[in-house]
Amino acid sequence: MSNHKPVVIGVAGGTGSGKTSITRSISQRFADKTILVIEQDYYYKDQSHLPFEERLRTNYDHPLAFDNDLLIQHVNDLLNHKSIEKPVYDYALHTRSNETVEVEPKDVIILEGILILEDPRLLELMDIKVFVDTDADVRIIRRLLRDIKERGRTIDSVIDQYINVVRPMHLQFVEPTKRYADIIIPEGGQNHVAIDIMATKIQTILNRKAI
Ligand SMILES: Nc1ncnc2c1ncn2[C@@H]1O[C@H](COP(=O)(O)OP(=O)(O)O)[C@@H](O)[C@H]1O
Ligand SMILES: Nc1ccn([C@@H]2O[C@H](COP(=O)(O)O)[C@@H](O)[C@H]2O)c(=O)n1
Repeated sequence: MSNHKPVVIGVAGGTGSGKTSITRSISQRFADKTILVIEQDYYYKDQSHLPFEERLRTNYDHPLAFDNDLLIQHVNDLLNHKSIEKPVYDYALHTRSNETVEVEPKDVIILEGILILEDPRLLELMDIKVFVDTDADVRIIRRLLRDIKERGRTIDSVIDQYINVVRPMHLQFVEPTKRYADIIIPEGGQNHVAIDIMATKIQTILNRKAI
């Protein structure tokens, strides 16, 4: 990577809005060593000391569920060209794994998560803030399919969690962060125009830094 300070981009949006898909599409436009993606989900507070039944009762859509202190420490380390030990998260067990992954700094750091624009300390570190804005009906359908296929959930558990926790928390904490976004992207994953615009903007910043 170059000697310049990395560019930090925040990508927020409700569950199932397409944050991961859009971030992946942007990253794929660049060489492997250019973009580092940090998922806020991997920074859920460690719950390995709690019994599984108790972990099921955690509110994973509240700002206090995240260990943002650690996330901020890691972003600052990366900005200072230091490697980090990124946590690994297990959605089926509802806690961090014992393992971590050593991650080296790259020129562009994308921070992605439902509440990534909620903490003013994180906003301060970002050069570009994005909110992926997808209708709630589309988001719940996507989440239902994904959580059953990839996160070890049942139809009943996803619906119950959505109605009782995810939806109210989205309205209270996620949706209001849209006001901090520089760019609002409708529909996420397949919005090729928005992906092109983001990739062009990132390339422009990288070119400027290379001079
Ligand atoms: N435009 C799209 N059309 C159809 N499915 C999509 C689209 N965007 C995302 N998905 C799917 O919806 C689910 C949630 O998308 P994801 O990118 O993981 O959203 P988020 O990270 O915001 O929760 C994933 O299974 C993904 O493959
Ligand atoms: N143990 C967990 C941890 C998180 N969640 C849910 O994940 C959602 C955020 O991830 P997205 O990829 O959908 O943005 C969030 O809404 C949490 O409810 C979970 O169910 N279990």
